[in-house]
Amino acid sequence: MSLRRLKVTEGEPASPNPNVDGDDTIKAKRQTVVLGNGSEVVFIPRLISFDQAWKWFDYLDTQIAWTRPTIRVFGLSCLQPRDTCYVVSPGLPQLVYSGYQPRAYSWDDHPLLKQILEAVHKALPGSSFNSLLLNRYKGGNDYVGWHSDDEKLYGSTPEIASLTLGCDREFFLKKKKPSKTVQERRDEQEPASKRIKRNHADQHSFMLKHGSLLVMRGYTQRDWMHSVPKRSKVEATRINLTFRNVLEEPGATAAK
Ligand SMILES: O=C(O)CCC(=O)C(=O)O
Ligand SMILES: [Fe+2]
Repeated sequence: MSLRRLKVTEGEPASPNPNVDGDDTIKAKRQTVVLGNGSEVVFIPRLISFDQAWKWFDYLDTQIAWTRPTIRVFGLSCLQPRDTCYVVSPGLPQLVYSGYQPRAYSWDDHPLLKQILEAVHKALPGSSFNSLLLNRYKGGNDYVGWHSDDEKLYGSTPEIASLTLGCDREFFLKKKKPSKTVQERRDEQEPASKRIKRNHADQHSFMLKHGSLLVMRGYTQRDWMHSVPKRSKVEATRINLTFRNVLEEPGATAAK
């Protein structure tokens, strides 16, 4: 069997890769998953080229001031099961979650983060983010449990764009249990043989690969929860960057 090789002639300019857009991003295929009732997820499995994504990973792994804070869950203090760091534009309300107020770093502390933000803005025309919560999962024991990012400072329909660098991890979405609708209560009164099957998917999973971007939109934080569960066989590190937009406090003047 003969192997076909690409012939590269010395001195000739490398032919531009039609799939690469600028330095960092790939003109990537995207999938939109309509979750219903005004919620949707957009998934771009390969936004950032493989090599670029590893360069970013190496920088962030070594240069970010990672911390593993103590948080409160169901009234108990525990160590957050992943490292974190928070970056936000000046003059915006403080983020507090699980009883923890992260120290707010500036975008100027890491010019690379501004470059990554630019790549994300370019991939999502019309979207705008001013804060970034970074997570570092140092192996399969690190995780994020079921939650929604429904803090008031993001408003009622926050958009959250989540970039993965490093090890692949599974990401799950599950619908919050609504109080039963009138129709559902009626359905329950029907004998089983007459019940209409309403088959709305209320769980979704995505394999978040190196260089991928997952975007949650609309009412996803109000109506759905998400998680990255433990995986006993995973040993490698994953870095995740979640870009969010913090709303200004009403009456506050924007810092220029
Ligand atoms: O690591 C991820 O993909 C998700 C992180 C997340 O949900 C969060 O930081 O709120
Ligand atoms: Fe989240």
